[in-house]
Amino acid sequence: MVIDVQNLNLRYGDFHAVKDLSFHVDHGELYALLGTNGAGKTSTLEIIEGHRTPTSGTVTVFGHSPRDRAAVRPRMGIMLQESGFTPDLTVRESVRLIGALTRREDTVDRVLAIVDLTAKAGTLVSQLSGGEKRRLDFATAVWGAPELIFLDEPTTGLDIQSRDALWAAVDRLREDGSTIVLTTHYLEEAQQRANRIGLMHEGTFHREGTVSELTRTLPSVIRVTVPAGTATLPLPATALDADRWSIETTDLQKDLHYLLGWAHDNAIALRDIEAGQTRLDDVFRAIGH
Ligand SMILES: Nc1ncnc2c1ncn2[C@@H]1O[C@H](COP(=O)(O)OP(=O)(O)OP(=O)(O)O)[C@@H](O)[C@H]1O
Repeated sequence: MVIDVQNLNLRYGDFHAVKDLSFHVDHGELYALLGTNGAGKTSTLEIIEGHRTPTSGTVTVFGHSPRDRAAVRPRMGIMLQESGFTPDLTVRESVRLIGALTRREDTVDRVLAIVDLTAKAGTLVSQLSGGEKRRLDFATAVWGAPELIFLDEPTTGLDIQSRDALWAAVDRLREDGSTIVLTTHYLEEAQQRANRIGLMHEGTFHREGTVSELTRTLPSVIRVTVPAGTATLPLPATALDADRWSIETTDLQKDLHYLLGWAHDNAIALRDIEAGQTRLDDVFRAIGH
């Protein structure tokens, strides 16, 4: 086990931001901490990273307290939402500085190549684009291939090519054995890559488990657009707009077959048919209902 969190509580004055939270992250896992705004994700991560002291509860990282920086810090790489690099250093100088701080072995050229900033090595940080800055932030997670990597909304502001490149680099780190803790508001990224997800809401887990554990308790959904003037559908449906309907089903294959048969028999041309398992976005939408 790499991270173990037991009955974690954090209060900011009267406000109870993290409520009795328990979870663990195993070696080699990609664990995604997801949630609504203000759910307590950043607060939880700050405690695990050793930046904040909990009100109560225990947290261990590699079996040590996160406050034991000498034992823990050299083994972790943290990509924050805002790294705050000095604007008047060059990219090369910034990466060298990252390296000196981590105390891990690596070379500036290797890291620049992975984060795709070789061509910008001599550019001042203040002159980088938003996406380039984000890739420079990523260098902190790459330098020396740390055993434990925190990625806090890593792809925000990245174009699709940079996003793919970042995930390819993360995949290589995982092949080399790194454990990853991810936060993101891009649910598809989590759905595709996470081994397990902790879905936070108001300081505690709304749900926790694998993607299929999170989604299988909710019904599947069929969405169709019908020709204007179609009187009724043969299954209970909710109107999405004038001619578009959503049908929830616990037996997708049977109900889809029934719906298509009905359309055929009545010569009704259904359009934009979508049918599938519940996605993570639907689990999110169900929060609080
Ligand atoms: N220093 C602080 N003092 C008081 N309240 C705080 C402090 N930091 C965070 N909070 C509150 O604690 C709650 C949890 O904040 P946190 O940043 O951990 O949420 P989050 O899940 O990371 O949210 P988001 O997805 O919006 O980034 C929020 O309601 C926030 O307003």
